[in-house]
Amino acid sequence: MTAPLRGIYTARVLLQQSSRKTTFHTEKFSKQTVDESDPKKKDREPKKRLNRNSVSGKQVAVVGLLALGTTILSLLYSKSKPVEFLEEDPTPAEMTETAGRPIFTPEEVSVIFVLGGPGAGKGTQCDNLVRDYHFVHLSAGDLLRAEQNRPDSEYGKLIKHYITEGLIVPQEITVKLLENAIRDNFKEGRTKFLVDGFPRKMDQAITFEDVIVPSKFVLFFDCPEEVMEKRLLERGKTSGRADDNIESIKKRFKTFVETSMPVIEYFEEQNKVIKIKCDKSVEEVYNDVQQQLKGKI
Ligand SMILES: Nc1ncnc2c1ncn2[C@@H]1O[C@H](COP(=O)(O)OP(=O)(O)OP(=O)(O)O)[C@@H](O)[C@H]1O
Ligand SMILES: O=c1ccn([C@@H]2O[C@H](COP(=O)(O)O)[C@@H](O)[C@H]2O)c(=O)[nH]1
Repeated sequence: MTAPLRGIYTARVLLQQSSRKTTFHTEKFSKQTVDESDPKKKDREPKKRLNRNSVSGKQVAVVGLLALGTTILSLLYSKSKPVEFLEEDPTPAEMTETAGRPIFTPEEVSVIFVLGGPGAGKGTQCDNLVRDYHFVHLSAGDLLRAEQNRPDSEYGKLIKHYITEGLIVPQEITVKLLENAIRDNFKEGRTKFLVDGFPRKMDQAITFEDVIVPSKFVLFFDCPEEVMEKRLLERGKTSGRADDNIESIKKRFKTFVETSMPVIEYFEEQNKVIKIKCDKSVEEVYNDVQQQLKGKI
């Protein structure tokens, strides 16, 4: 939200003297929780929410001063925001660019989702595919870490918290980062993408396919937890990653089972999943990948 808007918004909220949370349903999103004080929503229904006759002059003066103060503070502390649409807290439906249609058609842009537990070997196999088939590799985790480390990022602390806790960063951030990356590559004529480590949660899967482009299929690297744990602990000796330690690894496994497996099941129901067993050597796994992808890429 822009600073002046934030001031007006604060004034309105104070006049309302209540800030409630509500749950609504949309056609495509099973359940979303939003703050009713969303300024967009309020703009649509100004009369219902702002009864000017019931406000005394003194109240107006106090509110006016508070609004002015908030505006000045917001202007002072505002930072650059590459993840632009977060400014006005849109609902996912409002992220849609082209009258309910995704930005790209599957003919223009081909996206393969690469999923699997933490440490299953997704990144390693993506590197092989990039080398041999010239995909663009977009790792959602890498994009989030880059945003976390960008000096002016407003979301750095938030991302760090979610990653260390093994939780899924709110979809608005990740989807926007992916959208930006896909747009940039598309402008340069690159149209084949491996989207690695995404979608990790149902809302992300639905939003991405609604807003950006429907995926072609899903490459799922299936690996036992004990193998992944061993690989991650080994990687942690040199990776410098804040989540390659046993506490974070356990949390990431829990999130994978509870939140990300349902996404794989969702795509399995659509017959879009290619499953690769990956408790074997890198070369053996890659051989299976190539066999399975024959004629599909
Ligand atoms: N088939 C394999 N056999 C042995 N080690 C492997 C294999 N595949 C990957 N590794 C190693 O395991 C570690 C994790 O692999 P990688 O980073 O590719 O996994 P990932 O699924 O992308 O992990 P994350 O989701 O945490 O980013 C790396 O150190 C990698 O070198
Ligand atoms: O869509 C996503 C992808 C990743 N995250 C967070 O990042 C870490 C690390 O991801 P890797 O794929 O292992 O690099 C993951 O545990 C999540 O915390 C996310 O929130 N959303």
